[in-house]
Amino acid sequence: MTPCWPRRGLYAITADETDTGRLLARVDAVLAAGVALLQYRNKSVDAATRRTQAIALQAACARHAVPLIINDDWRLAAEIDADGVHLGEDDGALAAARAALGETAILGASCYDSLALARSAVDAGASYVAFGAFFPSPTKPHARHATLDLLHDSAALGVPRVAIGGIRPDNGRSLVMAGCDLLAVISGVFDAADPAAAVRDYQRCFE
Ligand SMILES: Cc1ncc(COP(=O)(O)OP(=O)(O)O)c(N)n1
Ligand SMILES: Cc1ncsc1CCOP(=O)(O)O
Ligand SMILES: [Mg+2]
Repeated sequence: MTPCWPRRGLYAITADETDTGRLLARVDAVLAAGVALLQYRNKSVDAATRRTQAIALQAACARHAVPLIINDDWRLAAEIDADGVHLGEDDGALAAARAALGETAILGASCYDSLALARSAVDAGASYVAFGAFFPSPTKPHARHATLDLLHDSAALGVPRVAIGGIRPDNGRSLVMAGCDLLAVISGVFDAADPAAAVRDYQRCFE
């Protein structure tokens, strides 16, 4: 059963990590500090390790009642009965994911810098849409760039809007003020010396 998810707050996304013990320890600290959603994203390991790590994170998320979203792979999400999946333009159709995961699953869609993509994603059943990158991203330096105007212009979409890309505690508030509901962050949380303290810093963007 998908836990009810807060439509506002920090959306933590895991950094590439081969050491499952280290990944779990850091995720546990992040979950305890309080995030709205956790996405498992790992481009650096093989499919078997991804499955093992996803299952381990699922147990941790369940303990903290935080929904677990799987990046890229709706088949893995369906296989382990995760709470949802996040799909980009090369990750398959939202409709196929919805059919496999069911009505209550959380389906996220990357919409980059495009309001048209966001409208199509909502029509196809997306639970939230994500725009970005808003700032230069150390994790994805060549990501497409989105501007604050997009947040102003997308207010009537009817689903939560996520901002991603180079978000720091000192620039996140500008995105929230422009209308975004969730701040999605990788390096600012998972590359921090103290990920729980970093989560608390981001939470101030919503005050
Ligand atoms: C919340 C959120 N927003 C955007 C993305 C990026 O998805 P995608 O464009 O498929 O790129 P990769 O993450 O697969 O490199 C995301 N994962 N999460
Ligand atoms: C996956 C993704 N899509 C656009 S930017 C980005 C990476 C975000 O990571 P960071 O928070 O480290 O900039
Ligand atoms: Mg993807």
